[in-house]
Amino acid sequence: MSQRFDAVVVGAGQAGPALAERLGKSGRKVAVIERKLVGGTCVNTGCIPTKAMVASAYVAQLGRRSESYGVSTGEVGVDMEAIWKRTQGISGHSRSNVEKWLAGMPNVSLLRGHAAFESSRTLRVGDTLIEGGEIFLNVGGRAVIPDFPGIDSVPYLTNTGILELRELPRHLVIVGGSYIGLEFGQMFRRFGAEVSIVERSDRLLPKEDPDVSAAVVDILQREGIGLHLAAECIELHGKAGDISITAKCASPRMEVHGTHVLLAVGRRPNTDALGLDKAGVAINEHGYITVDDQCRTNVEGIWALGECNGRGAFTHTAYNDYEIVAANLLDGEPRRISDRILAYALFIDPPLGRIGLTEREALNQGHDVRVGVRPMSRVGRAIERGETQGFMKVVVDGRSEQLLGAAILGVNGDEAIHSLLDVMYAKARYQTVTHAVHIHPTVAELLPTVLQGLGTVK
Ligand SMILES: Cc1cc2nc3c(=O)[nH]c(=O)nc-3n(C[C@H](O)[C@H](O)[C@H](O)COP(=O)(O)OP(=O)(O)OC[C@H]3O[C@@H](n4cnc5c(N)ncnc54)[C@H](O)[C@@H]3O)c2cc1C
Ligand SMILES: NC(=O)c1ccc[n+]([C@@H]2O[C@H](COP(=O)([O-])OP(=O)(O)OC[C@H]3O[C@@H](n4cnc5c(N)ncnc54)[C@H](O)[C@@H]3O)[C@@H](O)[C@H]2O)c1
Repeated sequence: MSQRFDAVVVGAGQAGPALAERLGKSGRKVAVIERKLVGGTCVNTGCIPTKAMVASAYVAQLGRRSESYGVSTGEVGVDMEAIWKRTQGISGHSRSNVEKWLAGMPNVSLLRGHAAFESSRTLRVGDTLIEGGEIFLNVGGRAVIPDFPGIDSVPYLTNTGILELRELPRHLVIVGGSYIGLEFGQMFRRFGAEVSIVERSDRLLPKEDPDVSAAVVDILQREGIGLHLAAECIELHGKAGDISITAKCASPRMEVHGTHVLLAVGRRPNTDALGLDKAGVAINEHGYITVDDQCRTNVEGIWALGECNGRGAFTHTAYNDYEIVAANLLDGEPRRISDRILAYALFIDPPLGRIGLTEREALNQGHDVRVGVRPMSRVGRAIERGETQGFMKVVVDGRSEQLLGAAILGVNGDEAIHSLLDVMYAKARYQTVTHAVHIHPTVAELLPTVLQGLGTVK
């Protein structure tokens, strides 16, 4: 059997549904093909379930600290089954909203199954051939499974499997000390598990500035999380409930025993079983689909959006890819990926809000770097909240007087950072912020002060 559509969207993740709606409204007959759960990673196994669990972990931690606020809660108990149910409820609600949204879109049909190219205009889904005038790939990614010795015999978790745990692991060992590793690590520690993080680099969050990494280490160590850095040549040994992880090339040789292992060493794109060679669509050496500044692949009539194009690894960047494609194709507005400023948050507690360049990147790029820093222990709002860990740091170019980047590791840092991000988008001078009057008492009210104290960096 074969069916013809004006437009075919493969993957109902963060870009696909919104794009399908716009295409359908333009009068095109549209197919959305999804092989698993609509909503993709973010809704089902990523942002939404993890942030729901981070919220439970925050409450547990606050309960333990309650007496310091003059409040008695009694001993804190954590019910993993109840946390699982709450998390599944939030994630499931979000998924069903996307399902209803898709079902109500004019001219859009949702087809279930794995899609793979047969030619540059044809995809196979089971026994059906789907022909598309325009094809939009939003296939996302999945966890990297490294080829560690022992990986085939020792049971391990990824971000997917760990969400299914209904009992607390006694000792969770996490390989990878970046976004996924740190968010899960802190949350399981707060649930009551022993947690060890094993990271190949000599510091956590190796892409951040060293002062950010050091402050994050301090936050995690105070909560009793074990850190094993510079862990090279990892091997897994043992069986379910009794696992050891060794880093043979670490000096001295490192070994840590646990009951469960989470692999959090990065993501890879879902492009390997997509038949891209049959369509002639080019990929890079890591399997990401090569696109131009407006998400077009090398094959006319085929676009790639979201994580699979390697130009962003976040929900907001995937959604922005949809906005870029829709603007160019449907609105005659030449929006571009390169107009986007890097922005993300790490949702440990306190969170890290990050935008633009790090201090190190700014120096490497030859900017006349000026930096303003303030510890959260000197931020009124943080003191009143009893949450004074971390610091804020803003990086400015002394010649253009524009903001280059910022990091706010501290309470509300994930929100406060946006006031700087918007000034960067406006391409305004940093004095826009120093002259602004911010609300008291907030974290953002100190940003003008930080910028008034800019210093030169060698
Ligand atoms: C644990 C975790 C936490 C995260 N937290 C955050 C966060 O807090 N903030 C943030 O911004 N980002 C976060 N992310 C990243 C974010 O989830 C992803 O960047 C985002 O979901 C990518 O969206 P996407 O649309 O590109 O792909 P996806 O959401 O992965 O969607 C791709 C869809 O395509 C489908 N598909 C794939 N291949 C085919 C095929 N051949 N045929 C049919 N269907 C196919 C998949 O089933 C999937 O539904 C997190 C990720 C993880 C793993
Ligand atoms: N808050 C958020 O926005 C959020 C949260 C979770 C995940 N995510 C997304 O998920 C993606 C993947 O996250 P991630 O943390 O898995 O990957 P990552 O690429 O950010 O970090 C992987 C970490 O594992 C380490 N590593 C790699 N190989 C290793 C090895 N052999 N042994 C030990 N350590 C090793 C790396 O040095 C690095 O620190 C991110 O890029 C991000 O886009 C985002």
